[in-house]
Amino acid sequence: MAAAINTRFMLIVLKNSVCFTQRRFRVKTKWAGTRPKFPATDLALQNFDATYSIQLGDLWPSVRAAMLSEQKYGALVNNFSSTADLITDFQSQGCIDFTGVRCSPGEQTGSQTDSALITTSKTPETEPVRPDLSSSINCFVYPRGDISRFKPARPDSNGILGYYLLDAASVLPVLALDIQQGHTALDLCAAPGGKTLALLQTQRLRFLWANDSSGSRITRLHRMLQSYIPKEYRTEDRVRITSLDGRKFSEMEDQTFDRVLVDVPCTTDRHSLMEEDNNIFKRSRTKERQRLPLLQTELLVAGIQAARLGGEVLYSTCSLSQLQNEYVVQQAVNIAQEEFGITVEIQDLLWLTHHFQETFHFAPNLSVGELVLPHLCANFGPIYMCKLRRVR
Ligand SMILES: C[S@@+](CC[C@H](N)C(=O)[O-])C[C@H]1O[C@@H](n2cnc3c(N)ncnc32)[C@H](O)[C@@H]1O
Repeated sequence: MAAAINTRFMLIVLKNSVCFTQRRFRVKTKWAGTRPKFPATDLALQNFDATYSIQLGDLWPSVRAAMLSEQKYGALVNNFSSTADLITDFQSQGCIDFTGVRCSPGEQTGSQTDSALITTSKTPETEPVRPDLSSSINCFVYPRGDISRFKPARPDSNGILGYYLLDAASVLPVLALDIQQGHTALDLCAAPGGKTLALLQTQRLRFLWANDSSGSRITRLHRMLQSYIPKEYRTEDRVRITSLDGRKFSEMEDQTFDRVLVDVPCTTDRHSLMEEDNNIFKRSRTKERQRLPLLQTELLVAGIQAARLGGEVLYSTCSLSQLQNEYVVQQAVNIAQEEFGITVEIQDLLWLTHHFQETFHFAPNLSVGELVLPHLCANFGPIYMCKLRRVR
């Protein structure tokens, strides 16, 4: 069995490297006349080679190979559809619910179960804080080294889709937020809505405000919610959707939330290596790219302001960049303190890395937050996340 997986894995790696070579070759032959002189994907790779080889050192060649290979997806189960057959089907294909706690369809778990607590030989000396993962968020993945693809989701008899495909690592920021019964939450940069949907899967939120400054992306979010959430669960008093500049959120609304997700625009590293369309490394977008850390800091400060005292904020990106990750968090914490007199504490996410180390590769020794590193055997991420708690 293990040998078969290994052989299959080697074939997949070879196929991927051939695919990548072919991709570049095809682009050259087919589009020779119209191909940009400096493809943004090449500019992105040059930039990453220069910065990430220093930042990640010996880890960079392996992360680089993974990011240039086919990404792995997860299937986020939609608890608002009939999922019984679906789960049996995933299990028969050898898929694993990586969250480790799975509910029966429609069931809401009330307390933490022991299955949420995996102990392995890598257990740290001090037991990490126990997470509450009994939140009905269930996401299936193919096992390590298996890059089979999920089929597109099909609607159930009520027209509701059974699962949503996304980078499985992007469920982690939502799990880290630890949504509790009756909470209110703000998703400041929500579109196209993968994490909004994961937040709703908890079935614990009293109110969710999903915002995104982009009108066209908010339209996508609306469409997604229509396909996944029955009407009665997305009434205005439960789910509010706006298209506002998140930086101005605190000026516009006298609202505070138990939980705030700040999933900011970033260099979307994987996309930037693979797609010319909408690529932030295009020369015409240089200034926009350089301004990202400032925009990210402003959005995080706005998110901190929107949290109630004792409330928690989760900052996340899909970039490896220290400048967009740790530095932004440190800047925002300082600005919140110095300009607004708000004190936040950075929360330890050791429990999360410990719990999910069988599924994801985490970067070692970050100054603040945690980072999922892409790896050929588990090709998820990059996803950076850092959790903050407003204490004053
Ligand atoms: C990484 S994406 C969010 C992905 C989303 N959370 C999900 O899981 O599907 C970042 C989003 O930030 C939005 N954005 C950019 N600038 C913004 C701003 N000033 N205020 C609010 N949203 C903004 C973009 O339109 C984009 O949809």
